[in-house]
Amino acid sequence: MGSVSKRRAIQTARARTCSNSTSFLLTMPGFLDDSNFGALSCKLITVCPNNVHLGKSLPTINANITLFDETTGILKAIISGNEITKWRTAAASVVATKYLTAKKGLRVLAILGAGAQGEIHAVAFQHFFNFEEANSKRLIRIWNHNTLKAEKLVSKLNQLYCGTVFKCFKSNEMCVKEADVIITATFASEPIVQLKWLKKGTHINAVGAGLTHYSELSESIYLASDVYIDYSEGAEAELTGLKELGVEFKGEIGTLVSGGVSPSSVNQITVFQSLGMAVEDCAMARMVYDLYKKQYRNV
Ligand SMILES: NC(=O)C1=CN([C@@H]2O[C@H](COP(=O)(O)OP(=O)(O)OC[C@H]3O[C@@H](n4cnc5c(N)ncnc54)[C@H](OP(=O)(O)O)[C@@H]3O)[C@@H](O)[C@H]2O)C=CC1
Ligand SMILES: O=C(O)C1=NCCCC1
Repeated sequence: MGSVSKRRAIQTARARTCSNSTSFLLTMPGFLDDSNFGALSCKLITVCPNNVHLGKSLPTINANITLFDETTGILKAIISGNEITKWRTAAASVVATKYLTAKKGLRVLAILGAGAQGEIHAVAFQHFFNFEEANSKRLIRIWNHNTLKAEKLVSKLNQLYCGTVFKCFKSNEMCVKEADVIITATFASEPIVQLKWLKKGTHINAVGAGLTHYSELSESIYLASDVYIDYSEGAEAELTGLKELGVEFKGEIGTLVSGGVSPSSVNQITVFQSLGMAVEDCAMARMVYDLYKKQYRNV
């Protein structure tokens, strides 16, 4: 994120190719200029929300990353990108939350969405933060529009992470009530969070992005919030609806991290509108490639 804001990373606005009314392919080229973490890569990722209805347990998001030699341009590897996409997206939300809640006490975390991103965010946030509701152990709330899916995820997480209690909520409104941090990670095309449900100073990581784009939060939330983004070029290209609404972006998270933008006041509602960055995939692909070489080829 810091490299992006210091312009040591190149990622042109990604291309979006629709294959039908709900599905699309994103082409995400990126170059990160760093001898330890840098790489030249292109992630190809399909987003097919209807896969859930095919009954074959197919992921809705499927990614592969092509990694190239920066000097010769020769293809070095094609790396499966599903796990990378999950982890790097949750990592970006962790960083945004760390910097946007630095002066706030965090008690209540609400996650809306119990799919791949909902799950990885729960895992990452229980690891990095200490959400603790009054008179309770560490607690993370989870809601999904299909409650059964949230119940299954909650039961799985409660078995895996005994230091935290995961609790299923049937109502999205009750789930976000009094929340200090909210994560939205769904394909909702209509808002699932309303401004009047939020308390002062709430921070929201808005992760979901369907074809009708960035629609999980009500317009009034965007208008009332300080909205941060991951990269300006992507935001200009993809968040046209928010721009037309009159939303001014406060800045990139990378700029906030390096002190180039002053943080919002504690009572201000903040939104990190996560688009996803090609260079995050680039850095992860390089790391995976280096580990593979070390472990299996001893180089
Ligand atoms: N910002 C970024 O970098 C990234 C963003 N994403 C976005 O994050 C979102 C989640 O992705 P992922 O977890 O991989 O996908 P999954 O298919 O694994 O999960 C999607 C979740 O959204 C729920 N959902 C589907 N339709 C609706 C609806 N109309 N209203 C409310 N909830 C709904 C699903 O519930 P059910 O299955 O019960 O219908 C499920 O819990 C997507 O929008 C995706 O595009 C993904 C990767 C990176
Ligand atoms: O950056 C990504 O990866 C994605 N962004 C939005 C849609 C799904 C994948």
